[in-house]
Amino acid sequence: MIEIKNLTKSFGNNLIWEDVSLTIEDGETLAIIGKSGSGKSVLMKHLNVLLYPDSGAVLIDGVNVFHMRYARLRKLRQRFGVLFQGAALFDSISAFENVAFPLRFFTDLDDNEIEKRVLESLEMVHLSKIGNKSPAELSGGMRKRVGLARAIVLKPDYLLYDEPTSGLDPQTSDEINDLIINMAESLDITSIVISHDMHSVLRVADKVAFLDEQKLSWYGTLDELRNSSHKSLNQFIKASEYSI
Ligand SMILES: Nc1ncnc2c1ncn2[C@@H]1O[C@H](COP(=O)(O)OP(=O)(O)OP(=O)(O)O)[C@@H](O)[C@H]1O
Repeated sequence: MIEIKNLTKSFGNNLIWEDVSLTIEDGETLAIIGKSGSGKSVLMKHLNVLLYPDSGAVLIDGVNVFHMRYARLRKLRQRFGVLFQGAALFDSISAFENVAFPLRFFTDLDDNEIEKRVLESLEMVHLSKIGNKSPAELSGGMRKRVGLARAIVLKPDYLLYDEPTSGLDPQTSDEINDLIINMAESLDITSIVISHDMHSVLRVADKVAFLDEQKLSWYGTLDELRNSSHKSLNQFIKASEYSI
C-alpha cells in the first residue's frame, strides 16, 4: 500500500500543489489526470523518490520513503518499474539488450538467466520474436511494448506509466490499455498511470486523482467520476473530447 500524506511541493516560489493525500491499495490502478503543468509527473516522481517534498510523507508498507538512506532507497527503486513517455529506449542497442539492461545493472544473474527473464518479459508484451531488432526498426506501439517489457523485467511491485498511449493511434492505444490491465491482473501489480487520454483512463483505472488549482481537486472511483458534478473535473473531461 502507498499512502501519500499531506504532500506539498514547490520549486523556489512556484507552488506545484499542496496538501495532497491519497492511498493506493495493493493491486489497484490509479490514474492521475490534470492539465499540462498541474504537476502529475512531479507527484509520480515522489513515489520512487526522484523528488523530495517541501513537507508531507509517502509511506510504502508503512515506511516513510523520504527517510530512507541510499542502500534502502536503491532497493525501493527496484520495486518500481517505469514506462517513460516515448518509451526512452537506448537506440544504440537491440530491443533484447534494452530489456536486459536493468537485470545487468541491478542483479548478478548469469547470461542464461538473463536471456530467460528477457524472453519472458517480451512474451508478456507479445513481442517474443523482435529481440535482435534495434529500437529504430520498431513502430511507436512496439517501442512502448519494449519499454513495458523493460519496466517489468525486475518483477516490480509498482508500475509507473507516464502517458502510455500518447502519440499512438486508437487501435494501438487499446493494445497498450489491454497490456496495462493484463499486467495488473497477471502480475498482481499496483499501477499508477498519468494520462490525458480519458478513453484510456476509463478502460484501465480503478481510481482517479485530478490535480487542479495547485491541489488534489478531486479523487474517487470511476463510478464516482461518471456521476461527478465537480465543475472543473467535468470541464477537463469535456475538453478531452470524450463523453462518459
Ligand atoms: N526539476 C524541476 N525544477 C523546476 N520546476 C520543475 C521541475 N520539474 C517540474 N517542474 C515544474 O513543475 C510543474 C509541473 O510539471 P509536471 O511535469 O509535473 O506537469 P504535468 O502535469 O506532468 O504536465 P504534462 O501533462 O505537460 O506532462 C511545471 O511548471 C514544471 O515546469
